[in-house]
Amino acid sequence: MDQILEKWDEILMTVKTEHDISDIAFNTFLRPLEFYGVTGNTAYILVPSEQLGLSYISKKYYLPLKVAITEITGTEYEIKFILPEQAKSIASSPNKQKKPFYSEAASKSNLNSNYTFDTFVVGSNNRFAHSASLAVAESPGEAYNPLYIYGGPGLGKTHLMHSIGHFILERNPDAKIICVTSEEFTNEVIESIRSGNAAAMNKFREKYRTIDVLMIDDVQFIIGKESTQEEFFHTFNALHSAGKQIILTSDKPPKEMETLEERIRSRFEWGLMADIGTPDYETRMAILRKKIEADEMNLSDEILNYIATNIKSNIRELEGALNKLLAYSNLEKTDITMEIAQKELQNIITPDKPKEITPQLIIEVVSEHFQISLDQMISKNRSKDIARPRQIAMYLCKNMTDTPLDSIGALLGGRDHSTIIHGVQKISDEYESDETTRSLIDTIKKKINPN
Ligand SMILES: Nc1ncnc2c1ncn2[C@@H]1O[C@H](COP(=O)(O)OP(=O)(O)OP(=O)(O)O)[C@@H](O)[C@H]1O
Repeated sequence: MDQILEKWDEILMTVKTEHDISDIAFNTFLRPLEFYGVTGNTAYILVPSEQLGLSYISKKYYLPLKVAITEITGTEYEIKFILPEQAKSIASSPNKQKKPFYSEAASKSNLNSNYTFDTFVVGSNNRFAHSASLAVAESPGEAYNPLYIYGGPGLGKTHLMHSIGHFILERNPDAKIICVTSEEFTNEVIESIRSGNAAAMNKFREKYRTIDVLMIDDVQFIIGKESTQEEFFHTFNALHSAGKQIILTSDKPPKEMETLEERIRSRFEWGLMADIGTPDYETRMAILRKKIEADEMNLSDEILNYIATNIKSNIRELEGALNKLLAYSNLEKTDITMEIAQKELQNIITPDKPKEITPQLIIEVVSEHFQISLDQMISKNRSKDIARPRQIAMYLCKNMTDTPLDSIGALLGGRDHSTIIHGVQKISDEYESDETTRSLIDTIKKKINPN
Protein backbone atom coordinates (compact mmCIF):
# COMPACT_ATOMS: atom_id res chain seq x y z
CA MET A 1 0.00 0.00 0.00
CA ASP A 2 2.75 2.40 0.98
CA GLN A 3 4.37 1.71 -2.32
CA ILE A 4 1.38 2.97 -4.27
CA LEU A 5 1.08 6.00 -2.02
CA GLU A 6 4.77 6.80 -2.31
CA LYS A 7 4.72 6.43 -6.08
CA TRP A 8 1.30 7.93 -6.73
CA ASP A 9 2.62 10.98 -8.53
CA GLU A 10 4.90 8.82 -10.64
CA ILE A 11 1.98 6.52 -11.48
CA LEU A 12 -0.13 9.46 -12.65
CA MET A 13 2.72 10.94 -14.67
CA THR A 14 3.37 7.55 -16.29
CA VAL A 15 -0.25 7.25 -17.37
CA LYS A 16 -0.07 10.77 -18.77
CA THR A 17 3.11 10.18 -20.72
CA GLU A 18 2.40 6.68 -21.97
CA HIS A 19 -1.08 7.53 -23.16
CA ASP A 20 -0.22 10.95 -24.43
CA ILE A 21 -2.88 12.61 -22.31
CA SER A 22 -3.26 16.34 -22.82
CA ASP A 23 -2.59 18.73 -19.93
CA ILE A 24 -6.23 19.69 -19.82
CA ALA A 25 -7.47 16.11 -19.62
CA PHE A 26 -4.79 15.27 -17.09
CA ASN A 27 -5.60 18.21 -14.86
CA THR A 28 -9.33 17.61 -15.14
CA PHE A 29 -9.60 13.85 -14.67
CA LEU A 30 -6.39 12.31 -13.41
CA ARG A 31 -4.85 14.83 -11.12
CA PRO A 32 -7.80 15.07 -8.73
CA LEU A 33 -7.75 11.30 -8.16
CA GLU A 34 -6.42 10.20 -4.81
CA PHE A 35 -5.04 6.86 -3.82
CA TYR A 36 -7.28 5.76 -0.96
CA GLY A 37 -5.90 2.44 0.23
CA VAL A 38 -5.62 -1.28 -0.30
CA THR A 39 -7.80 -4.10 0.95
CA GLY A 40 -6.57 -7.57 0.02
CA ASN A 41 -5.33 -7.12 -3.51
CA THR A 42 -7.74 -4.33 -4.41
CA ALA A 43 -6.42 -0.81 -4.66
CA TYR A 44 -9.08 1.85 -4.09
CA ILE A 45 -8.85 5.10 -5.97
CA LEU A 46 -10.91 7.97 -4.70
CA VAL A 47 -12.80 10.13 -7.18
CA PRO A 48 -13.36 13.22 -5.03
CA SER A 49 -16.67 14.22 -6.61
CA GLU A 50 -19.37 12.61 -8.69
CA GLN A 51 -19.30 15.58 -11.02
CA LEU A 52 -15.90 14.47 -12.19
CA GLY A 53 -17.57 11.57 -14.02
CA LEU A 54 -17.00 8.29 -12.23
CA SER A 55 -18.15 6.10 -15.10
CA TYR A 56 -16.12 8.04 -17.67
CA ILE A 57 -13.02 7.79 -15.53
CA SER A 58 -13.57 4.09 -14.87
CA LYS A 59 -13.90 3.37 -18.57
CA LYS A 60 -11.09 5.53 -19.78
CA TYR A 61 -8.44 5.21 -17.08
CA TYR A 62 -9.07 1.81 -15.52
CA LEU A 63 -6.59 -0.09 -17.67
CA PRO A 64 -3.87 2.60 -17.94
CA LEU A 65 -3.85 3.00 -14.14
CA LYS A 66 -3.88 -0.75 -13.51
CA VAL A 67 -0.93 -1.26 -15.86
CA ALA A 68 1.03 1.69 -14.44
CA ILE A 69 0.50 0.52 -10.84
CA THR A 70 1.63 -3.01 -11.73
CA GLU A 71 4.65 -1.75 -13.66
CA ILE A 72 5.74 0.69 -10.99
CA THR A 73 5.09 -1.32 -7.83
CA GLY A 74 5.78 -4.78 -9.28
CA THR A 75 2.49 -6.06 -7.78
CA GLU A 76 -0.73 -6.69 -9.63
CA TYR A 77 -3.79 -5.06 -8.04
CA GLU A 78 -7.43 -5.05 -8.92
CA ILE A 79 -8.57 -1.46 -9.17
CA LYS A 80 -11.78 0.07 -7.87
CA PHE A 81 -12.83 3.69 -8.22
CA ILE A 82 -14.87 4.96 -5.28
CA LEU A 83 -16.68 8.14 -4.27
CA PRO A 84 -16.17 9.70 -0.83
CA GLU A 85 -19.45 8.21 0.50
CA GLN A 86 -18.34 4.73 -0.49
CA ALA A 87 -14.92 5.26 0.99
CA LYS A 88 -16.37 5.44 4.47
CA SER A 89 -17.62 1.88 4.21
CA ILE A 90 -14.24 0.44 3.28
CA ALA A 91 -13.17 -0.70 6.67
CA SER A 92 -9.91 -2.43 6.15
CA SER A 93 -6.67 -0.46 6.23
CA PRO A 94 -7.66 2.57 4.21
CA ASN A 95 -4.93 5.01 3.62
CA LYS A 96 -5.71 7.98 5.80
CA GLN A 97 -2.66 9.95 4.78
CA LYS A 98 -3.58 12.32 2.04
CA LYS A 99 -0.52 13.13 0.10
CA PRO A 100 -0.79 16.30 -1.95
CA PHE A 101 -0.03 15.97 -5.61
CA TYR A 102 3.52 16.96 -6.10
CA SER A 103 4.57 17.18 -9.68
CA GLU A 104 8.04 16.51 -10.89
CA ALA A 105 8.19 20.09 -12.13
CA ALA A 106 7.36 21.44 -8.66
CA SER A 107 9.99 19.33 -7.05
CA LYS A 108 12.59 20.30 -9.66
CA SER A 109 11.77 23.94 -9.06
CA ASN A 110 12.38 23.44 -5.35
CA LEU A 111 8.83 24.24 -4.31
CA ASN A 112 7.52 23.04 -0.96
CA SER A 113 4.44 20.91 -1.69
CA ASN A 114 2.62 22.22 1.41
CA TYR A 115 2.90 25.85 0.40
CA THR A 116 -0.06 26.39 -1.90
CA PHE A 117 -2.87 28.94 -2.12
CA ASP A 118 -5.23 26.24 -0.84
CA THR A 119 -3.41 25.94 2.45
CA PHE A 120 -2.90 29.69 2.87
CA VAL A 121 -5.32 31.46 5.19
CA VAL A 122 -6.17 34.99 4.06
CA GLY A 123 -6.58 37.61 6.77
CA SER A 124 -6.33 41.36 7.08
CA ASN A 125 -2.55 41.08 7.58
CA ASN A 126 -1.86 39.43 4.24
CA ARG A 127 -4.88 40.21 2.05
CA PHE A 128 -3.02 42.62 -0.19
CA ALA A 129 0.03 40.38 -0.57
CA HIS A 130 -2.28 37.46 -1.30
CA SER A 131 -4.21 39.32 -4.01
CA ALA A 132 -1.00 40.56 -5.57
CA SER A 133 0.38 37.01 -5.56
CA LEU A 134 -2.75 35.66 -7.21
CA ALA A 135 -2.59 38.35 -9.87
CA VAL A 136 1.04 37.46 -10.58
CA ALA A 137 0.24 33.74 -10.63
CA GLU A 138 -2.54 34.33 -13.15
CA SER A 139 -0.49 36.53 -15.47
CA PRO A 140 3.20 35.96 -14.82
CA GLY A 141 5.43 38.65 -16.28
CA GLU A 142 2.46 40.92 -16.90
CA ALA A 143 0.76 41.98 -13.68
CA TYR A 144 3.49 43.21 -11.37
CA ASN A 145 7.13 42.70 -12.08
CA PRO A 146 8.97 42.20 -9.80
CA LEU A 147 6.64 41.26 -6.98
CA TYR A 148 8.44 42.10 -3.76
CA ILE A 149 6.89 40.54 -0.62
CA TYR A 150 8.27 41.69 2.71
CA GLY A 151 7.56 41.29 6.41
CA GLY A 152 8.79 39.84 9.69
CA PRO A 153 9.88 36.26 10.30
CA GLY A 154 7.43 33.39 10.00
CA LEU A 155 4.57 35.40 8.51
CA GLY A 156 4.07 33.50 5.25
CA LYS A 157 6.26 35.21 2.63
CA THR A 158 7.85 31.97 1.47
CA HIS A 159 4.49 30.22 1.57
CA LEU A 160 2.94 32.81 -0.74
CA MET A 161 5.87 32.80 -3.14
CA HIS A 162 5.80 29.00 -3.47
CA SER A 163 2.02 29.14 -3.95
CA ILE A 164 2.56 31.30 -7.02
CA GLY A 165 4.99 28.70 -8.36
CA HIS A 166 2.55 25.82 -7.87
CA PHE A 167 -0.27 27.78 -9.46
CA ILE A 168 1.80 28.58 -12.54
CA LEU A 169 2.96 24.97 -12.88
CA GLU A 170 -0.58 23.66 -12.54
CA ARG A 171 -1.61 25.73 -15.52
CA ASN A 172 1.58 25.21 -17.43
CA PRO A 173 3.66 22.24 -16.28
CA ASP A 174 6.36 23.21 -18.77
CA ALA A 175 6.99 26.61 -17.19
CA LYS A 176 10.60 26.91 -16.10
CA ILE A 177 10.72 28.12 -12.53
CA ILE A 178 13.72 28.49 -10.28
CA CYS A 179 13.15 29.09 -6.59
CA VAL A 180 16.26 29.68 -4.49
CA THR A 181 17.27 31.40 -1.30
CA SER A 182 19.60 34.31 -1.84
CA GLU A 183 22.24 32.24 -0.04
CA GLU A 184 21.96 29.51 -2.66
CA PHE A 185 22.10 32.12 -5.42
CA THR A 186 25.18 33.67 -3.82
CA ASN A 187 26.87 30.28 -3.44
CA GLU A 188 26.30 29.51 -7.09
CA VAL A 189 27.78 32.85 -8.13
CA ILE A 190 30.80 32.23 -5.91
CA GLU A 191 31.26 28.69 -7.21
CA SER A 192 31.17 29.86 -10.84
CA ILE A 193 33.67 32.60 -10.12
CA ARG A 194 35.91 30.34 -8.06
CA SER A 195 36.08 27.68 -10.73
CA GLY A 196 37.75 30.37 -12.85
CA ASN A 197 36.54 29.16 -16.19
CA ALA A 198 34.24 30.97 -18.53
CA ALA A 199 32.19 27.84 -19.18
CA ALA A 200 31.05 27.68 -15.54
CA MET A 201 29.96 31.30 -15.61
CA ASN A 202 28.16 30.80 -18.90
CA LYS A 203 26.40 27.79 -17.45
CA PHE A 204 25.26 29.84 -14.48
CA ARG A 205 23.99 32.60 -16.77
CA GLU A 206 22.31 30.16 -19.10
CA LYS A 207 20.58 28.55 -16.13
CA TYR A 208 19.23 31.78 -14.68
CA ARG A 209 18.49 33.74 -17.81
CA THR A 210 16.47 31.17 -19.75
CA ILE A 211 13.67 30.66 -17.27
CA ASP A 212 10.12 31.94 -17.00
CA VAL A 213 10.01 32.72 -13.31
CA LEU A 214 12.79 33.51 -10.86
CA MET A 215 11.99 33.42 -7.14
CA ILE A 216 14.56 34.53 -4.59
CA ASP A 217 13.79 34.10 -0.90
CA ASP A 218 15.35 36.41 1.70
CA VAL A 219 16.87 38.66 -0.92
CA GLN A 220 18.24 40.95 1.83
CA PHE A 221 21.24 38.63 2.04
CA ILE A 222 22.67 39.82 -1.24
CA ILE A 223 23.65 43.03 0.55
CA GLY A 224 27.39 43.40 0.77
CA LYS A 225 28.21 40.78 -1.85
CA GLU A 226 29.53 42.74 -4.79
CA SER A 227 29.77 40.01 -7.37
CA THR A 228 26.42 38.55 -6.35
CA GLN A 229 24.78 41.93 -6.71
CA GLU A 230 26.42 42.35 -10.10
CA GLU A 231 25.15 38.96 -11.33
CA PHE A 232 21.75 39.59 -9.82
CA PHE A 233 21.59 42.94 -11.60
CA HIS A 234 22.26 41.40 -15.01
CA THR A 235 20.00 38.42 -14.37
CA PHE A 236 17.22 40.77 -13.32
CA ASN A 237 17.64 42.92 -16.42
CA ALA A 238 17.74 39.97 -18.79
CA LEU A 239 14.61 38.38 -17.32
CA HIS A 240 12.70 41.59 -16.87
CA SER A 241 13.28 42.83 -20.38
CA ALA A 242 12.19 39.45 -21.73
CA GLY A 243 8.91 39.79 -19.81
CA LYS A 244 9.76 37.00 -17.37
CA GLN A 245 8.45 37.12 -13.84
CA ILE A 246 10.64 37.89 -10.84
CA ILE A 247 9.42 37.38 -7.26
CA LEU A 248 11.45 38.38 -4.24
CA THR A 249 10.91 38.10 -0.51
CA SER A 250 12.69 40.02 2.17
CA ASP A 251 12.45 40.89 5.83
CA LYS A 252 12.39 44.61 5.04
CA PRO A 253 11.38 47.09 2.34
CA PRO A 254 14.11 48.15 -0.10
CA LYS A 255 14.41 51.62 1.39
CA GLU A 256 15.53 50.10 4.68
CA MET A 257 18.39 48.19 3.05
CA GLU A 258 20.88 50.92 3.62
CA THR A 259 23.94 49.43 2.02
CA LEU A 260 22.18 48.03 -1.03
CA GLU A 261 23.39 49.41 -4.36
CA GLU A 262 21.03 52.08 -5.62
CA ARG A 263 20.52 50.52 -9.06
CA ILE A 264 19.32 47.32 -7.39
CA ARG A 265 17.15 49.04 -4.84
CA SER A 266 15.37 50.91 -7.59
CA ARG A 267 14.71 47.66 -9.45
CA PHE A 268 13.20 46.08 -6.37
CA GLU A 269 10.75 48.97 -6.37
CA TRP A 270 9.84 48.78 -10.07
CA GLY A 271 6.92 46.42 -9.71
CA LEU A 272 4.75 46.01 -6.66
CA MET A 273 5.78 45.88 -3.04
CA ALA A 274 3.42 44.03 -0.71
CA ASP A 275 3.98 43.68 2.98
CA ILE A 276 2.66 41.04 5.34
CA GLY A 277 1.95 42.12 8.90
CA THR A 278 1.22 40.17 12.04
CA PRO A 279 -2.06 38.25 11.95
CA ASP A 280 -5.03 39.31 14.06
CA TYR A 281 -6.79 36.94 16.47
CA GLU A 282 -9.34 35.69 13.90
CA THR A 283 -6.65 34.90 11.37
CA ARG A 284 -4.56 33.10 13.97
CA MET A 285 -7.56 30.99 14.95
CA ALA A 286 -8.34 30.26 11.29
CA ILE A 287 -4.75 29.16 10.68
CA LEU A 288 -4.83 26.88 13.72
CA ARG A 289 -8.15 25.38 12.63
CA LYS A 290 -6.87 24.72 9.14
CA LYS A 291 -3.74 23.02 10.43
CA ILE A 292 -5.53 20.73 12.87
CA GLU A 293 -7.91 19.75 10.12
CA ALA A 294 -5.03 18.90 7.82
CA ASP A 295 -3.31 16.88 10.56
CA GLU A 296 -6.60 15.24 11.55
CA MET A 297 -5.94 16.40 15.07
CA ASN A 298 -8.54 16.85 17.78
CA LEU A 299 -8.13 19.99 19.89
CA SER A 300 -10.82 21.89 21.73
CA ASP A 301 -11.60 25.50 20.88
CA GLU A 302 -10.49 26.42 24.38
CA ILE A 303 -6.97 25.14 23.63
CA LEU A 304 -6.89 26.79 20.22
CA ASN A 305 -7.97 30.02 21.86
CA TYR A 306 -5.22 29.63 24.47
CA ILE A 307 -2.59 29.28 21.73
CA ALA A 308 -3.99 32.07 19.54
CA THR A 309 -4.21 34.46 22.46
CA ASN A 310 -0.65 33.88 23.55
CA ILE A 311 1.29 33.52 20.30
CA LYS A 312 0.77 36.64 18.28
CA SER A 313 3.60 37.60 16.07
CA ASN A 314 4.88 34.51 14.29
CA ILE A 315 2.89 31.85 12.47
CA ARG A 316 5.83 29.46 12.56
CA GLU A 317 5.53 29.56 16.35
CA LEU A 318 1.79 28.93 16.17
CA GLU A 319 2.54 25.83 14.13
CA GLY A 320 5.35 24.88 16.49
CA ALA A 321 2.90 24.89 19.41
CA LEU A 322 0.50 22.62 17.53
CA ASN A 323 3.30 20.27 16.49
CA LYS A 324 4.43 19.99 20.06
CA LEU A 325 0.95 18.98 21.20
CA LEU A 326 0.58 16.59 18.28
CA ALA A 327 3.88 14.91 19.16
CA TYR A 328 2.84 14.66 22.81
CA SER A 329 -0.52 13.16 21.94
CA ASN A 330 1.10 10.58 19.60
CA LEU A 331 3.83 9.61 22.03
CA GLU A 332 1.65 9.43 25.13
CA LYS A 333 -1.34 8.10 23.19
CA THR A 334 -3.64 10.52 24.93
CA ASP A 335 -6.01 13.36 24.10
CA ILE A 336 -4.76 16.83 24.86
CA THR A 337 -6.45 18.55 27.77
CA MET A 338 -6.10 22.22 28.66
CA GLU A 339 -3.85 21.24 31.54
CA ILE A 340 -1.51 19.27 29.29
CA ALA A 341 -1.48 22.10 26.73
CA GLN A 342 -0.52 24.67 29.37
CA LYS A 343 2.23 22.49 30.73
CA GLU A 344 3.65 21.47 27.35
CA LEU A 345 3.56 24.98 25.93
CA GLN A 346 4.77 26.86 28.96
CA ASN A 347 8.20 27.50 27.48
CA ILE A 348 6.72 28.83 24.30
CA ILE A 349 3.94 30.96 25.62
CA THR A 350 4.31 31.97 29.23
CA PRO A 351 4.59 35.69 28.62
CA ASP A 352 6.58 36.66 31.68
CA LYS A 353 9.00 33.78 31.42
CA PRO A 354 11.78 34.15 28.87
CA LYS A 355 11.64 31.46 26.23
CA GLU A 356 14.01 28.60 26.91
CA ILE A 357 16.58 28.36 24.16
CA THR A 358 17.83 24.84 23.87
CA PRO A 359 20.32 23.31 21.42
CA GLN A 360 17.46 21.13 20.13
CA LEU A 361 15.43 24.24 19.30
CA ILE A 362 18.44 25.81 17.56
CA ILE A 363 19.12 22.70 15.47
CA GLU A 364 15.46 22.53 14.46
CA VAL A 365 15.31 26.17 13.42
CA VAL A 366 18.58 25.97 11.47
CA SER A 367 17.51 22.85 9.62
CA GLU A 368 14.16 24.43 8.80
CA HIS A 369 15.84 27.62 7.62
CA PHE A 370 18.06 25.71 5.19
CA GLN A 371 15.30 23.26 4.32
CA ILE A 372 17.35 20.21 5.24
CA SER A 373 16.16 17.39 7.45
CA LEU A 374 17.22 16.76 11.04
CA ASP A 375 18.66 13.44 9.86
CA GLN A 376 20.91 15.29 7.43
CA MET A 377 22.02 17.65 10.18
CA ILE A 378 23.30 14.79 12.30
CA SER A 379 24.51 12.62 9.40
CA LYS A 380 28.08 12.03 8.28
CA ASN A 381 27.35 13.95 5.08
CA ARG A 382 30.02 16.62 4.64
CA SER A 383 28.78 18.25 1.46
CA LYS A 384 28.77 22.02 1.72
CA ASP A 385 24.98 22.30 1.67
CA ILE A 386 24.76 20.25 4.85
CA ALA A 387 28.08 21.00 6.56
CA ARG A 388 27.60 24.76 6.62
CA PRO A 389 24.15 24.72 8.28
CA ARG A 390 25.58 22.19 10.74
CA GLN A 391 28.47 24.56 11.55
CA ILE A 392 26.00 27.43 11.93
CA ALA A 393 24.05 25.28 14.41
CA MET A 394 27.31 24.61 16.31
CA TYR A 395 28.07 28.33 16.43
CA LEU A 396 24.57 29.26 17.62
CA CYS A 397 24.45 26.49 20.24
CA LYS A 398 27.76 27.78 21.59
CA ASN A 399 26.68 31.42 21.55
CA MET A 400 23.06 31.20 22.59
CA THR A 401 23.25 28.46 25.26
CA ASP A 402 25.60 27.28 27.99
CA THR A 403 25.75 23.80 26.56
CA PRO A 404 29.25 22.26 26.78
CA LEU A 405 30.98 21.58 23.46
CA ASP A 406 30.93 17.83 24.01
CA SER A 407 27.16 17.87 24.44
CA ILE A 408 26.73 20.00 21.31
CA GLY A 409 28.84 17.42 19.48
CA ALA A 410 26.72 14.59 20.85
CA LEU A 411 23.52 16.28 19.69
CA LEU A 412 24.95 16.88 16.24
CA GLY A 413 25.57 13.24 15.42
CA GLY A 414 28.30 12.35 17.93
CA ARG A 415 30.92 14.79 16.68
CA ASP A 416 34.02 15.34 18.75
CA HIS A 417 35.09 18.39 20.65
CA SER A 418 37.64 19.58 18.07
CA THR A 419 35.12 19.39 15.21
CA ILE A 420 32.80 21.65 17.19
CA ILE A 421 35.62 24.12 17.97
CA HIS A 422 36.54 24.25 14.30
CA GLY A 423 32.91 24.79 13.22
CA VAL A 424 32.29 27.50 15.80
CA GLN A 425 35.54 29.29 14.92
CA LYS A 426 34.84 29.21 11.19
CA ILE A 427 31.39 30.77 11.50
CA SER A 428 32.64 33.20 14.13
CA ASP A 429 35.36 34.45 11.73
CA GLU A 430 32.84 34.78 8.93
CA TYR A 431 30.46 36.64 11.23
CA GLU A 432 33.19 39.19 11.90
CA SER A 433 34.37 39.60 8.33
CA ASP A 434 31.36 39.05 6.14
CA GLU A 435 28.21 41.14 6.13
CA THR A 436 26.06 38.47 4.46
CA THR A 437 26.93 35.86 7.06
CA ARG A 438 26.28 38.38 9.82
CA SER A 439 22.87 39.19 8.42
CA LEU A 440 22.10 35.47 7.92
CA ILE A 441 23.04 34.60 11.49
CA ASP A 442 21.07 37.53 12.88
CA THR A 443 17.99 36.42 10.96
CA ILE A 444 18.26 32.85 12.24
CA LYS A 445 18.78 34.18 15.76
CA LYS A 446 15.57 36.16 15.39
CA LYS A 447 13.76 33.00 14.32
CA ILE A 448 15.11 31.18 17.38
CA ASN A 449 14.24 33.98 19.72
CA PRO A 450 11.96 36.64 18.26
CA ASN A 451 12.25 38.69 21.45
N1 LIG B 1 -1.61 32.78 6.11
C1 LIG B 1 -1.09 31.56 6.38
N2 LIG B 1 -1.87 30.47 6.30
C2 LIG B 1 -1.39 29.25 6.59
N3 LIG B 1 -0.13 29.01 6.98
C3 LIG B 1 0.70 30.06 7.06
C4 LIG B 1 0.26 31.38 6.77
N4 LIG B 1 1.30 32.22 6.93
C5 LIG B 1 2.34 31.46 7.30
N5 LIG B 1 1.99 30.16 7.38
C6 LIG B 1 2.86 29.04 7.78
O1 LIG B 1 3.82 29.53 8.72
C7 LIG B 1 5.09 28.96 8.47
C8 LIG B 1 6.10 30.06 8.24
O2 LIG B 1 5.79 30.69 7.00
P1 LIG B 1 6.92 31.14 5.94
O3 LIG B 1 8.09 30.20 5.98
O4 LIG B 1 6.25 31.34 4.63
O5 LIG B 1 7.31 32.50 6.59
P2 LIG B 1 8.35 33.61 6.09
O6 LIG B 1 7.62 34.89 6.17
O7 LIG B 1 8.93 33.23 4.77
O8 LIG B 1 9.42 33.51 7.25
P3 LIG B 1 11.00 33.78 7.25
O9 LIG B 1 11.22 35.18 6.82
O10 LIG B 1 11.31 33.57 8.69
O11 LIG B 1 11.61 32.77 6.34
C9 LIG B 1 4.94 28.03 7.28
O12 LIG B 1 4.79 26.72 7.72
C10 LIG B 1 3.66 28.52 6.62
O13 LIG B 1 2.99 27.48 5.96
